[in-house]
Amino acid sequence: MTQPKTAALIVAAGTGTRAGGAVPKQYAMLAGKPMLAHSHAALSAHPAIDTVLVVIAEGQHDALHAALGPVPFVIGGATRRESVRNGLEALAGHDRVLIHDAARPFLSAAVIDALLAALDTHAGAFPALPVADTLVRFDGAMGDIVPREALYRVQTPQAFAFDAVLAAHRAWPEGAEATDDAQMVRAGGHPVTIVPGDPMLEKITHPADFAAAEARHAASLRVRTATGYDVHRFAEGEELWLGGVRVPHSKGLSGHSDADVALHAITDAVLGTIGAGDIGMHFPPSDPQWRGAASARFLEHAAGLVRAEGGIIDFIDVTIICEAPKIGPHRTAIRESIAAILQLSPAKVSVKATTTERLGFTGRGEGMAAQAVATVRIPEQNA
Ligand SMILES: Nc1ccn([C@@H]2O[C@H](COP(=O)(O)OP(=O)(O)OP(=O)(O)O)[C@@H](O)[C@H]2O)c(=O)n1
Ligand SMILES: C[C@](O)(CO)[C@H](O)COP(=O)(O)O
Repeated sequence: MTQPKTAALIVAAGTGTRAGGAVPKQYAMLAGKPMLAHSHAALSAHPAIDTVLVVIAEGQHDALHAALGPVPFVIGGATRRESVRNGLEALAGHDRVLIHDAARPFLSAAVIDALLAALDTHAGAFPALPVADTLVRFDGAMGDIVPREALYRVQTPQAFAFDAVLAAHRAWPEGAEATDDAQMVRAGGHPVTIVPGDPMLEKITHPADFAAAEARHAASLRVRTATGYDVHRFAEGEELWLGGVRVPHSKGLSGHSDADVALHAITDAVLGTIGAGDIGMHFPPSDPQWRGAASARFLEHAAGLVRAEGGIIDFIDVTIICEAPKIGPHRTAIRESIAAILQLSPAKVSVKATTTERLGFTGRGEGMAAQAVATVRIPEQNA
């Protein structure tokens, strides 16, 4: 059986008036990256999703590019409904679509899985949270209590059979508004169901919601640590690079790249925190493009992978193992260099050195070794 072709549509064409701020809220920084980048990463990483399309407003191209780089987009309309319609029209040929608010940044793979599973039996599904408070009518004076038993708060993404939601949008009377797409699909006569909502998916609407979202995000992070180890052989006529710093010495280290043993150990430790294999997997020694490469590039790549998972690098500890040269005079420069590569404060990097008391290959001066420990915090769904 062929897999259904699945698209994700992120609506990001609003002005974010209620949230205020210098830029529309979906481009404001949240938990280390523009708000839109969080849900875009979650949807792009999901194995069942083939296409991710963003709907932006006229004039938001630069903000989109700064947030996500070159990604497919279309221009939205004056209302959320019009923005969704424009996106759907551009996605013809898909079987299923998830429609998501950029204003709900923290989307888990579990919610996406539940929505796609619900589409096996329904034309539409959305995450919803039960109402926890007493509900009352108030119109200047207290009115009746509203029974809350069957009331839910509606979230996104909303998942649909593609033809059903496109037909619902095309049939919707111009001028009539609908706050979400599920009500339109239901009005088209299709069964729509709910899956368990997620407090992490709360919508950012008002200025205070940013601080609440930051706190939810911080509380959801889990600590991961991993180690890295590397060895390179000394060779005459090579430069010695340690932690991205050129260290004067009678010999350098040989290797396919610049043989920066410290950065290689740190790169492996950082990759290890997200189970992303090792440096050789990402930059194979058999590939000529890495010959003589500056190892900062490898570490930047590893750090980018952690950030793409919503992770934060908390601390790096590296020990350089050699008889000579003395690392002490270069320690500060190496620490600052590693911190700059990782975009961290130097206080989050520790550089240590030891000899092996003239024992072993490092003791005989045949080569150098480095070992590193990386500590990161990553979102619970990836932990
Ligand atoms: N014309 C519009 C209006 C809204 N949206 C998107 O729809 C989602 C939900 O809308 P809301 O949170 O109300 O955002 P804004 O319309 O931007 O907020 P405000 O009403 O405060 O201006 C957001 O991701 C928003 O960018 C959209 O794509 N096109
Ligand atoms: C679609 C939605 O997120 C469901 O709760 C919500 O209705 C969109 O926000 P708006 O303020 O109604 O535009």
